[in-house]
Amino acid sequence: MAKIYTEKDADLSPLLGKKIAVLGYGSQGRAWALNLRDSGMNIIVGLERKGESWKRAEQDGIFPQLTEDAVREADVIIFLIPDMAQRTVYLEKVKPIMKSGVDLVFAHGFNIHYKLIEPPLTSDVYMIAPKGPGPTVREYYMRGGGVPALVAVHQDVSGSALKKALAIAKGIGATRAGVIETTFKEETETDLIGEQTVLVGGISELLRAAFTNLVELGYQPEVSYFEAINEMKMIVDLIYEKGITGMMTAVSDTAKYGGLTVGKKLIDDNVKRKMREAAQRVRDGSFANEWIEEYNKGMPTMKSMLEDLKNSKEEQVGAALRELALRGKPKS
Ligand SMILES: NC(=O)c1ccc[n+]([C@@H]2O[C@H](COP(=O)([O-])OP(=O)(O)OC[C@H]3O[C@@H](n4cnc5c(N)ncnc54)[C@H](O)[C@@H]3O)[C@@H](O)[C@H]2O)c1
Ligand SMILES: CC(C)(O)[C@@H](O)C(=O)O
Ligand SMILES: [Mg+2]
Ligand SMILES: [Mg+2]
Repeated sequence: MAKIYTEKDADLSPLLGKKIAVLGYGSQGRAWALNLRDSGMNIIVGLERKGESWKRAEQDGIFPQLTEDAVREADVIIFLIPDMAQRTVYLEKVKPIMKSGVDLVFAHGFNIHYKLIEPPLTSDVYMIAPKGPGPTVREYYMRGGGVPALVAVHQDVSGSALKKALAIAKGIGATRAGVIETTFKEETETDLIGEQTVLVGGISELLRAAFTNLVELGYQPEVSYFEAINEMKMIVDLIYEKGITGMMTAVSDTAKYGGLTVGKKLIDDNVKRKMREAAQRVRDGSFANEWIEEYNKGMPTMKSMLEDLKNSKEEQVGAALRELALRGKPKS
């Protein structure tokens, strides 16, 4: 049974009074900075330049500093900039400037697991990896809840790395939802496999294929969008609240029978074999190497695929329907 920590297991005190530098003010950076601040922790935000993130932080009442200035003062440094940017920032703006014995903290294990960052042996190195998108980390915290997370310790010089990781987990609201102890290896591999095969990759392409199938059969695109894409939120909300069996109780017997039998035919051994291949490429480092190479070329494949997605029929129909769909959305 996994070790799961909740509110009663965590305490802010190991980090109270410590200067915590949050590097980055994007998806997770904004959520962590605001949640940690609202939990009473002493945070500073470090950014590369006075761009969009800088403005956004100021609008939130946070006065950022340049990365090197934030790093100079920090007892704890949290990397909340894109995975591919972390190595350069670490080598150029963190390592030469940071105090000896500073804690290095991550929200995902990529750079440590694939050895892009090799931290000094004098630092505690630990991770709190939220199992949800950054804006949701902020939204759930504001509502009194939290997004669950994983914690892992890579180096424990002080002997209290886990306690400090749990303090941050509590500060961002994760212990309200449950925090599971893991390793950098397990977090990195499961996170990448999950986002590729289901959360980001699998689900998007399943929805798009279902939409295209309906449109090609001659059904109205708007009807196809509601059926294949828009309703997914309501089905996933039911799964989130009540499990897959609970969701089944909310749909008709006709949907249950058709879904159970046809679903198995669609997600067959061939799909499972391809999921296993994707997992293997994460586990043997081929995906990491491919992504590093793509990033170093300026991300041409990712940019062109995002452009194709943006221009797709389903996205255009969705945008046109969004206003209408939002009108039906509950206010809170
Ligand atoms: N996005 C998520 O919901 C999510 C969930 C779990 C874990 N994580 C992890 O959290 C970390 C941060 O991811 P994110 O998606 O929040 O990042 P992001 O893409 O939202 O980060 C944007 C921030 O990084 C800064 N930035 C962008 N490029 C930079 C560069 N080259 N050098 C320095 N700063 C740069 C931007 O100014 C901005 O403040 C990653 O390790 C990621 O794997 C993200
Ligand atoms: C939000 C996700 C997909 O779970 C995260 O892992 C990410 O990389 O953004
Ligand atoms: Mg991820
Ligand atoms: Mg994830």
